[in-house]
Amino acid sequence: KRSWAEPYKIKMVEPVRMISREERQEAIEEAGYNTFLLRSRDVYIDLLTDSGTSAMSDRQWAGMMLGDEAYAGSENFYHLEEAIQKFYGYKHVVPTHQGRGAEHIISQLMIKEGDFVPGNMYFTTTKLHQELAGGTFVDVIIDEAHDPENEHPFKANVDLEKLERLIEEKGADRIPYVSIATSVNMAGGQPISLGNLKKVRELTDKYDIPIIHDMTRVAENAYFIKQREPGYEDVPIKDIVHEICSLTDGATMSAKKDALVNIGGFLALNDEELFKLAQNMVVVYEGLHTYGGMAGRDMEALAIGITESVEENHIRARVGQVQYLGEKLLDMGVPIVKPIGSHGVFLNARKILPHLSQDELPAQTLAAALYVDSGVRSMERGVVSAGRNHETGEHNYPELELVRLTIPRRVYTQAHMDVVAESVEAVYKNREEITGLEFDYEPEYLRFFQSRFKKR
Ligand SMILES: CC1=C(O)/C(=C\N=C(/C)C(=O)O)C(COP(=O)(O)O)=CN1
Repeated sequence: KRSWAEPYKIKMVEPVRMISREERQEAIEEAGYNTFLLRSRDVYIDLLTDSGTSAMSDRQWAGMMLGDEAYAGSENFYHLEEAIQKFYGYKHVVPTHQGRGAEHIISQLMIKEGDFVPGNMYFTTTKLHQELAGGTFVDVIIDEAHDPENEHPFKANVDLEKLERLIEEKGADRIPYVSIATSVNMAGGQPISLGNLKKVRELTDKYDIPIIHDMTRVAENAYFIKQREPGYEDVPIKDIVHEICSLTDGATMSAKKDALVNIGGFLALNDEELFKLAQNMVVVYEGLHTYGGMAGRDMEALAIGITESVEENHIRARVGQVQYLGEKLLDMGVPIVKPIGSHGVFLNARKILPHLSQDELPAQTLAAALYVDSGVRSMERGVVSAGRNHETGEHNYPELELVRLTIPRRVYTQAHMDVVAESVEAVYKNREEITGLEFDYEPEYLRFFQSRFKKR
Protein backbone atom coordinates (compact mmCIF):
# COMPACT_ATOMS: atom_id res chain seq x y z
CA LYS A 1 0.00 0.00 0.00
CA ARG A 2 1.70 3.19 -1.20
CA SER A 3 1.64 6.42 0.81
CA TRP A 4 -0.88 9.06 -0.21
CA ALA A 5 -0.50 12.84 0.16
CA GLU A 6 -2.81 15.85 0.13
CA PRO A 7 -4.34 16.72 -3.27
CA TYR A 8 -2.93 20.26 -3.18
CA LYS A 9 0.28 22.20 -2.79
CA ILE A 10 0.84 25.34 -0.72
CA LYS A 11 0.94 28.68 -2.56
CA MET A 12 0.94 31.11 0.34
CA VAL A 13 2.18 30.78 3.91
CA GLU A 14 1.42 32.68 7.12
CA PRO A 15 4.32 32.65 9.57
CA VAL A 16 3.51 31.45 13.11
CA ARG A 17 5.61 32.00 16.20
CA MET A 18 6.37 29.95 19.30
CA ILE A 19 6.71 31.98 22.49
CA SER A 20 8.61 30.65 25.54
CA ARG A 21 7.05 28.52 28.26
CA GLU A 22 7.30 31.45 30.70
CA GLU A 23 5.45 33.68 28.22
CA ARG A 24 2.83 30.97 27.69
CA GLN A 25 2.30 30.63 31.44
CA GLU A 26 1.79 34.40 31.65
CA ALA A 27 -0.53 34.37 28.65
CA ILE A 28 -2.81 31.64 30.03
CA GLU A 29 -3.04 33.37 33.41
CA GLU A 30 -3.80 36.63 31.60
CA ALA A 31 -6.55 34.68 29.75
CA GLY A 32 -8.04 33.37 32.99
CA TYR A 33 -7.07 29.80 31.98
CA ASN A 34 -9.58 30.03 29.11
CA THR A 35 -8.07 29.22 25.71
CA PHE A 36 -10.79 31.36 24.03
CA LEU A 37 -9.28 34.43 25.72
CA LEU A 38 -5.72 33.88 24.42
CA ARG A 39 -4.43 36.19 21.69
CA SER A 40 -3.86 34.42 18.38
CA ARG A 41 -0.28 35.73 18.24
CA ASP A 42 0.51 33.77 21.43
CA VAL A 43 -0.72 30.50 19.92
CA TYR A 44 1.66 28.22 18.00
CA ILE A 45 -0.66 25.51 16.60
CA ASP A 46 -4.30 26.61 16.79
CA LEU A 47 -6.62 23.64 17.25
CA LEU A 48 -9.30 25.62 19.10
CA THR A 49 -11.81 25.10 16.31
CA ASP A 50 -12.31 24.15 12.67
CA SER A 51 -14.86 26.96 12.46
CA GLY A 52 -13.76 29.70 10.08
CA THR A 53 -10.13 28.63 10.34
CA SER A 54 -9.74 26.59 7.15
CA ALA A 55 -7.62 27.67 4.19
CA MET A 56 -9.43 28.82 1.07
CA SER A 57 -8.31 27.62 -2.36
CA ASP A 58 -6.93 29.86 -5.09
CA ARG A 59 -10.29 29.54 -6.81
CA GLN A 60 -12.07 30.81 -3.74
CA TRP A 61 -9.65 33.73 -3.43
CA ALA A 62 -10.28 34.47 -7.11
CA GLY A 63 -13.99 34.43 -6.28
CA MET A 64 -13.34 37.16 -3.71
CA MET A 65 -12.43 39.45 -6.63
CA LEU A 66 -15.82 38.76 -8.22
CA GLY A 67 -17.81 40.26 -5.37
CA ASP A 68 -20.99 41.87 -6.73
CA GLU A 69 -21.54 44.21 -3.78
CA ALA A 70 -24.97 45.35 -4.92
CA TYR A 71 -27.22 45.76 -1.91
CA ALA A 72 -30.01 43.76 -3.55
CA GLY A 73 -29.88 40.93 -6.07
CA SER A 74 -26.14 40.27 -5.91
CA GLU A 75 -25.00 37.86 -8.63
CA ASN A 76 -23.03 36.03 -5.96
CA PHE A 77 -26.25 35.19 -4.10
CA TYR A 78 -27.60 33.42 -7.17
CA HIS A 79 -24.36 31.47 -7.51
CA LEU A 80 -24.68 30.45 -3.85
CA GLU A 81 -28.34 29.52 -4.29
CA GLU A 82 -27.45 27.37 -7.33
CA ALA A 83 -24.67 25.57 -5.42
CA ILE A 84 -27.00 24.77 -2.50
CA GLN A 85 -29.78 23.58 -4.82
CA LYS A 86 -27.34 21.46 -6.82
CA PHE A 87 -25.32 19.83 -4.05
CA TYR A 88 -27.80 19.80 -1.18
CA GLY A 89 -31.09 19.71 -3.05
CA TYR A 90 -32.98 22.21 -0.90
CA LYS A 91 -35.34 24.51 -2.79
CA HIS A 92 -35.04 27.84 -0.98
CA VAL A 93 -32.04 29.63 0.53
CA VAL A 94 -31.88 32.33 3.19
CA PRO A 95 -28.31 33.56 3.66
CA THR A 96 -27.09 34.39 7.19
CA HIS A 97 -23.80 35.69 8.57
CA GLN A 98 -23.02 32.28 10.11
CA GLY A 99 -24.69 29.21 11.60
CA ARG A 100 -26.20 30.73 14.72
CA GLY A 101 -27.90 33.37 12.56
CA ALA A 102 -29.81 30.56 10.87
CA GLU A 103 -30.44 28.77 14.18
CA HIS A 104 -31.92 31.95 15.62
CA ILE A 105 -34.36 32.38 12.73
CA ILE A 106 -35.53 28.77 12.47
CA SER A 107 -35.95 28.51 16.26
CA GLN A 108 -37.97 31.72 16.49
CA LEU A 109 -40.10 30.63 13.52
CA MET A 110 -40.86 27.03 14.45
CA ILE A 111 -40.67 26.76 18.25
CA LYS A 112 -43.40 28.03 20.61
CA GLU A 113 -43.26 28.30 24.43
CA GLY A 114 -43.38 24.86 26.04
CA ASP A 115 -42.29 22.93 22.93
CA PHE A 116 -39.76 20.08 22.95
CA VAL A 117 -37.02 19.72 20.33
CA PRO A 118 -35.52 16.22 20.15
CA GLY A 119 -32.04 15.96 18.67
CA ASN A 120 -29.00 13.69 18.37
CA MET A 121 -27.01 15.20 21.26
CA TYR A 122 -26.93 18.91 22.01
CA PHE A 123 -24.85 21.56 20.40
CA THR A 124 -24.25 24.73 22.41
CA THR A 125 -25.62 27.48 20.13
CA THR A 126 -28.35 25.24 18.67
CA LYS A 127 -29.69 24.35 22.12
CA LEU A 128 -29.50 27.91 23.38
CA HIS A 129 -31.52 29.26 20.45
CA GLN A 130 -34.10 26.51 21.00
CA GLU A 131 -34.34 27.56 24.67
CA LEU A 132 -34.48 31.29 23.84
CA ALA A 133 -37.48 30.47 21.64
CA GLY A 134 -39.20 28.77 24.59
CA GLY A 135 -38.31 25.19 23.73
CA THR A 136 -36.58 22.42 25.65
CA PHE A 137 -33.92 20.31 23.97
CA VAL A 138 -34.33 16.56 24.51
CA ASP A 139 -31.41 14.26 23.71
CA VAL A 140 -32.50 11.21 21.66
CA ILE A 141 -29.07 10.00 20.58
CA ILE A 142 -28.16 6.33 21.19
CA ASP A 143 -26.60 5.68 24.61
CA GLU A 144 -23.31 4.55 23.03
CA ALA A 145 -22.65 8.18 22.01
CA HIS A 146 -22.14 9.12 25.66
CA ASP A 147 -19.46 6.44 26.16
CA PRO A 148 -16.05 7.64 24.90
CA GLU A 149 -14.70 4.09 24.79
CA ASN A 150 -17.60 2.60 22.82
CA GLU A 151 -16.61 1.98 19.18
CA HIS A 152 -20.07 2.05 17.60
CA PRO A 153 -19.44 3.12 13.96
CA PHE A 154 -22.46 5.47 13.89
CA LYS A 155 -22.65 7.05 17.33
CA ALA A 156 -24.83 9.91 16.05
CA ASN A 157 -27.68 7.50 15.36
CA VAL A 158 -31.04 8.32 16.89
CA ASP A 159 -32.55 5.95 19.45
CA LEU A 160 -35.91 5.52 17.74
CA GLU A 161 -37.60 4.28 20.92
CA LYS A 162 -36.50 7.36 22.86
CA LEU A 163 -37.83 9.54 20.03
CA GLU A 164 -41.18 7.74 19.73
CA ARG A 165 -41.62 7.74 23.53
CA LEU A 166 -41.10 11.49 23.60
CA ILE A 167 -43.62 12.04 20.79
CA GLU A 168 -46.20 9.81 22.52
CA GLU A 169 -45.58 11.49 25.87
CA LYS A 170 -45.61 15.13 24.77
CA GLY A 171 -47.82 14.90 21.69
CA ALA A 172 -46.68 15.69 18.14
CA ASP A 173 -48.16 19.19 18.35
CA ARG A 174 -45.51 20.14 20.94
CA ILE A 175 -42.64 18.89 18.81
CA PRO A 176 -42.04 21.50 16.09
CA TYR A 177 -39.24 19.50 14.46
CA VAL A 178 -36.57 16.89 15.07
CA SER A 179 -33.03 18.37 14.97
CA ILE A 180 -30.57 16.05 13.24
CA ALA A 181 -26.88 16.95 13.12
CA THR A 182 -24.64 15.18 10.61
CA SER A 183 -21.34 14.54 12.33
CA VAL A 184 -22.21 15.24 15.95
CA ASN A 185 -19.67 17.68 17.30
CA MET A 186 -20.10 17.13 21.04
CA ALA A 187 -19.96 13.32 20.73
CA GLY A 188 -16.53 13.63 19.14
CA GLY A 189 -17.36 14.26 15.47
CA GLN A 190 -19.43 11.09 15.10
CA PRO A 191 -21.64 10.19 12.10
CA ILE A 192 -25.24 9.11 11.66
CA SER A 193 -25.91 6.28 9.18
CA LEU A 194 -28.27 6.67 6.24
CA GLY A 195 -30.11 3.55 7.44
CA ASN A 196 -30.89 5.23 10.76
CA LEU A 197 -31.79 8.54 9.13
CA LYS A 198 -34.28 6.74 6.88
CA LYS A 199 -35.90 5.20 9.97
CA VAL A 200 -36.07 8.62 11.63
CA ARG A 201 -37.75 9.92 8.47
CA GLU A 202 -40.31 7.08 8.54
CA LEU A 203 -41.08 7.73 12.21
CA THR A 204 -41.43 11.50 11.84
CA ASP A 205 -43.62 11.05 8.74
CA LYS A 206 -45.97 8.93 10.86
CA TYR A 207 -46.53 11.98 13.08
CA ASP A 208 -46.06 14.61 10.37
CA ILE A 209 -43.11 16.16 12.21
CA PRO A 210 -40.42 17.85 10.06
CA ILE A 211 -36.67 17.18 10.29
CA ILE A 212 -34.33 20.17 10.41
CA HIS A 213 -30.78 19.18 9.52
CA ASP A 214 -27.69 20.80 11.03
CA MET A 215 -25.46 20.17 8.04
CA THR A 216 -22.38 21.99 9.27
CA ARG A 217 -20.14 18.94 8.73
CA VAL A 218 -22.32 16.91 6.34
CA ALA A 219 -19.47 16.02 3.96
CA GLU A 220 -17.46 14.49 6.81
CA ASN A 221 -20.49 12.43 7.83
CA ALA A 222 -20.84 11.29 4.20
CA TYR A 223 -17.21 10.20 4.23
CA PHE A 224 -17.81 7.88 7.19
CA ILE A 225 -20.94 6.47 5.49
CA LYS A 226 -18.79 5.70 2.43
CA GLN A 227 -16.20 4.04 4.68
CA ARG A 228 -18.52 2.15 7.02
CA GLU A 229 -22.07 1.69 5.70
CA PRO A 230 -22.62 -1.40 3.54
CA GLY A 231 -23.64 -0.50 -0.03
CA TYR A 232 -22.03 2.93 -0.10
CA GLU A 233 -18.39 1.97 -0.75
CA ASP A 234 -18.60 3.06 -4.37
CA VAL A 235 -21.10 5.90 -4.06
CA PRO A 236 -19.55 9.36 -4.65
CA ILE A 237 -19.45 11.64 -1.60
CA LYS A 238 -21.55 14.26 -3.37
CA ASP A 239 -24.33 11.70 -3.97
CA ILE A 240 -24.27 10.59 -0.32
CA VAL A 241 -24.48 14.24 0.78
CA HIS A 242 -27.41 14.81 -1.57
CA GLU A 243 -29.20 11.68 -0.29
CA ILE A 244 -28.74 12.73 3.36
CA CYS A 245 -30.25 16.16 2.64
CA SER A 246 -33.14 14.61 0.65
CA LEU A 247 -34.32 12.88 3.83
CA THR A 248 -34.79 16.21 5.64
CA ASP A 249 -37.12 19.20 5.28
CA GLY A 250 -34.63 21.99 5.76
CA ALA A 251 -31.22 22.78 7.14
CA THR A 252 -29.10 25.27 9.00
CA MET A 253 -25.45 25.41 8.07
CA SER A 254 -22.45 27.08 9.56
CA ALA A 255 -20.52 27.41 6.32
CA LYS A 256 -17.40 28.07 8.37
CA LYS A 257 -16.69 24.34 8.61
CA ASP A 258 -17.15 21.88 5.75
CA ALA A 259 -17.89 24.62 3.20
CA LEU A 260 -14.37 26.05 3.59
CA VAL A 261 -15.04 29.74 4.22
CA ASN A 262 -14.02 32.08 7.02
CA ILE A 263 -17.51 33.52 7.49
CA GLY A 264 -20.95 32.56 6.26
CA GLY A 265 -24.00 30.43 6.78
CA PHE A 266 -27.53 29.84 5.58
CA LEU A 267 -30.95 28.46 6.27
CA ALA A 268 -32.33 26.18 3.53
CA LEU A 269 -36.01 25.21 3.38
CA ASN A 270 -38.28 23.23 1.06
CA ASP A 271 -41.51 24.62 2.48
CA GLU A 272 -42.49 27.76 0.56
CA GLU A 273 -44.50 29.35 3.38
CA LEU A 274 -41.77 28.81 5.99
CA PHE A 275 -39.25 30.20 3.51
CA LYS A 276 -41.27 33.41 3.10
CA LEU A 277 -41.45 33.83 6.88
CA ALA A 278 -37.70 33.21 7.20
CA GLN A 279 -37.00 35.69 4.42
CA ASN A 280 -39.03 38.27 6.31
CA MET A 281 -37.11 37.64 9.54
CA VAL A 282 -33.68 37.71 7.94
CA VAL A 283 -34.09 41.37 6.97
CA VAL A 284 -34.67 42.17 10.66
CA TYR A 285 -31.63 40.36 12.05
CA GLU A 286 -29.09 39.61 9.30
CA GLY A 287 -29.53 41.79 6.23
CA LEU A 288 -31.46 41.78 2.98
CA HIS A 289 -32.60 38.28 1.90
CA THR A 290 -29.96 38.25 -0.91
CA TYR A 291 -26.96 38.73 1.39
CA GLY A 292 -27.97 38.00 4.99
CA GLY A 293 -24.93 39.50 6.62
CA MET A 294 -22.37 38.30 4.06
CA ALA A 295 -20.54 40.49 1.55
CA GLY A 296 -21.00 39.48 -2.10
CA ARG A 297 -17.43 38.22 -2.18
CA ASP A 298 -18.09 35.96 0.80
CA MET A 299 -21.05 34.39 -0.98
CA GLU A 300 -18.93 33.76 -4.08
CA ALA A 301 -16.19 32.10 -2.02
CA LEU A 302 -18.88 30.02 -0.30
CA ALA A 303 -20.48 28.86 -3.56
CA ILE A 304 -17.03 27.65 -4.67
CA GLY A 305 -16.28 26.18 -1.23
CA ILE A 306 -19.43 24.05 -1.36
CA THR A 307 -18.29 22.60 -4.68
CA GLU A 308 -14.83 21.81 -3.26
CA SER A 309 -16.18 20.37 0.01
CA VAL A 310 -17.68 17.28 -1.61
CA GLU A 311 -14.63 16.48 -3.75
CA GLU A 312 -13.42 12.91 -3.00
CA ASN A 313 -9.70 13.62 -2.56
CA HIS A 314 -10.34 16.71 -0.43
CA ILE A 315 -12.55 14.98 2.12
CA ARG A 316 -10.31 11.91 2.20
CA ALA A 317 -7.30 14.11 3.01
CA ARG A 318 -9.26 16.16 5.54
CA VAL A 319 -10.61 13.26 7.58
CA GLY A 320 -7.40 11.31 6.97
CA GLN A 321 -5.35 13.94 8.79
CA VAL A 322 -7.63 13.73 11.85
CA GLN A 323 -7.38 9.93 11.79
CA TYR A 324 -3.55 10.22 11.58
CA LEU A 325 -3.40 12.30 14.79
CA GLY A 326 -5.93 10.05 16.53
CA GLU A 327 -4.03 6.86 15.66
CA LYS A 328 -0.78 8.41 16.96
CA LEU A 329 -2.41 9.25 20.28
CA LEU A 330 -3.96 5.78 20.56
CA ASP A 331 -0.50 4.26 19.94
CA MET A 332 0.84 6.48 22.76
CA GLY A 333 -1.85 5.11 25.07
CA VAL A 334 -3.60 8.47 25.45
CA PRO A 335 -7.34 8.05 26.22
CA ILE A 336 -9.35 9.63 23.39
CA VAL A 337 -12.92 9.30 22.13
CA LYS A 338 -13.33 6.30 19.84
CA PRO A 339 -13.96 5.94 16.99
CA ILE A 340 -11.72 8.86 16.00
CA GLY A 341 -13.87 11.75 14.86
CA SER A 342 -14.22 13.62 11.57
CA HIS A 343 -13.07 17.12 12.50
CA GLY A 344 -10.99 16.61 15.62
CA VAL A 345 -9.48 14.27 18.18
CA PHE A 346 -11.21 14.46 21.55
CA LEU A 347 -9.08 13.81 24.66
CA ASN A 348 -10.91 12.01 27.46
CA ALA A 349 -10.12 14.48 30.25
CA ARG A 350 -12.11 12.53 32.83
CA LYS A 351 -9.92 9.46 32.23
CA ILE A 352 -6.68 11.48 31.94
CA LEU A 353 -7.36 13.39 35.17
CA PRO A 354 -9.31 10.93 37.35
CA HIS A 355 -8.11 12.77 40.47
CA LEU A 356 -10.17 15.83 39.49
CA SER A 357 -13.92 15.89 40.12
CA GLN A 358 -16.04 17.47 37.39
CA ASP A 359 -16.41 20.50 39.67
CA GLU A 360 -12.64 20.97 39.35
CA LEU A 361 -13.18 21.40 35.59
CA PRO A 362 -10.91 18.63 34.21
CA ALA A 363 -11.28 19.52 30.51
CA GLN A 364 -10.72 23.23 31.10
CA THR A 365 -7.65 22.35 33.20
CA LEU A 366 -6.24 19.96 30.58
CA ALA A 367 -6.66 22.46 27.73
CA ALA A 368 -4.74 25.07 29.75
CA ALA A 369 -1.97 22.58 30.60
CA LEU A 370 -1.59 21.58 26.96
CA TYR A 371 -1.23 25.22 25.89
CA VAL A 372 1.47 25.88 28.51
CA ASP A 373 3.36 22.76 27.41
CA SER A 374 3.54 23.59 23.70
CA GLY A 375 1.48 26.58 22.56
CA VAL A 376 -1.12 24.19 21.11
CA ARG A 377 -4.60 25.66 21.62
CA SER A 378 -7.54 23.31 22.15
CA MET A 379 -11.13 23.73 23.33
CA GLU A 380 -12.97 22.59 26.44
CA ARG A 381 -15.93 20.36 25.62
CA GLY A 382 -17.06 19.30 29.09
CA VAL A 383 -18.99 20.66 32.06
CA VAL A 384 -18.10 24.30 31.24
CA SER A 385 -19.47 23.95 27.70
CA ALA A 386 -22.55 22.12 29.00
CA GLY A 387 -23.64 25.24 30.91
CA ARG A 388 -26.35 25.37 33.52
CA ASN A 389 -29.79 23.77 33.53
CA HIS A 390 -32.08 26.61 32.47
CA GLU A 391 -34.69 25.63 35.07
CA THR A 392 -32.65 24.68 38.16
CA GLY A 393 -29.59 26.84 37.54
CA GLU A 394 -27.38 23.87 38.47
CA HIS A 395 -24.41 22.86 36.31
CA ASN A 396 -25.25 20.31 33.63
CA TYR A 397 -22.84 17.41 34.25
CA PRO A 398 -22.22 15.69 30.89
CA GLU A 399 -20.90 12.12 30.62
CA LEU A 400 -18.36 13.41 28.13
CA GLU A 401 -15.67 15.61 29.71
CA LEU A 402 -13.46 16.21 26.68
CA VAL A 403 -10.74 18.44 25.24
CA ARG A 404 -11.15 18.91 21.51
CA LEU A 405 -8.12 19.10 19.23
CA THR A 406 -9.92 20.52 16.22
CA ILE A 407 -8.11 20.38 12.89
CA PRO A 408 -8.67 23.26 10.46
CA ARG A 409 -9.02 22.17 6.81
CA ARG A 410 -5.94 22.41 4.53
CA VAL A 411 -3.92 24.41 7.11
CA TYR A 412 -1.51 22.21 9.04
CA THR A 413 0.98 19.57 7.90
CA GLN A 414 1.69 16.11 9.25
CA ALA A 415 4.69 17.59 11.09
CA HIS A 416 2.33 19.82 13.07
CA MET A 417 0.28 16.74 13.97
CA ASP A 418 3.45 15.03 15.24
CA VAL A 419 4.30 18.05 17.42
CA VAL A 420 0.75 18.05 18.83
CA ALA A 421 0.86 14.32 19.61
CA GLU A 422 4.20 14.67 21.43
CA SER A 423 2.86 17.54 23.51
CA VAL A 424 -0.26 15.60 24.47
CA GLU A 425 1.93 12.64 25.41
CA ALA A 426 4.19 14.86 27.56
CA VAL A 427 1.20 16.33 29.42
CA TYR A 428 -0.33 12.85 29.76
CA LYS A 429 2.87 11.51 31.34
CA ASN A 430 2.83 14.40 33.79
CA ARG A 431 -0.92 14.24 34.52
CA GLU A 432 -0.70 13.58 38.27
CA GLU A 433 0.88 17.02 38.75
CA ILE A 434 -2.13 18.79 37.23
CA THR A 435 -4.41 20.52 39.77
CA GLY A 436 -7.96 21.75 39.11
CA LEU A 437 -9.63 25.07 38.33
CA GLU A 438 -12.70 26.92 39.56
CA PHE A 439 -14.83 29.71 38.10
CA ASP A 440 -13.65 33.24 38.66
CA TYR A 441 -16.13 34.93 36.32
CA GLU A 442 -19.14 33.30 34.60
CA PRO A 443 -21.31 35.09 31.97
CA GLU A 444 -25.00 34.31 31.41
CA TYR A 445 -24.84 32.78 27.95
CA LEU A 446 -22.51 30.20 26.35
CA ARG A 447 -20.20 30.59 29.32
CA PHE A 448 -17.33 28.61 27.77
CA PHE A 449 -16.53 31.54 25.44
CA GLN A 450 -15.88 34.20 28.10
CA SER A 451 -15.58 32.61 31.56
CA ARG A 452 -12.41 33.17 33.52
CA PHE A 453 -11.00 30.58 35.88
CA LYS A 454 -8.44 30.41 38.67
CA LYS A 455 -6.35 27.68 40.28
CA ARG A 456 -8.20 26.10 43.22
C1 LIG B 1 -22.61 21.61 14.66
C2 LIG B 1 -22.60 23.09 14.76
C3 LIG B 1 -21.44 23.80 15.11
O1 LIG B 1 -20.31 23.11 15.34
C4 LIG B 1 -21.49 25.22 15.20
C5 LIG B 1 -20.37 25.99 15.60
N1 LIG B 1 -19.30 25.37 16.02
C6 LIG B 1 -18.19 25.89 16.49
C7 LIG B 1 -17.97 27.35 16.60
C8 LIG B 1 -17.15 24.95 16.93
O2 LIG B 1 -16.08 25.39 17.37
O3 LIG B 1 -17.41 23.72 16.85
C9 LIG B 1 -22.72 25.87 14.92
C10 LIG B 1 -22.88 27.38 15.02
O4 LIG B 1 -22.30 27.94 13.89
P1 LIG B 1 -21.58 29.40 13.90
O5 LIG B 1 -20.40 29.26 14.80
O6 LIG B 1 -22.61 30.39 14.44
O7 LIG B 1 -21.22 29.65 12.46
C11 LIG B 1 -23.83 25.12 14.58
N2 LIG B 1 -23.76 23.77 14.50
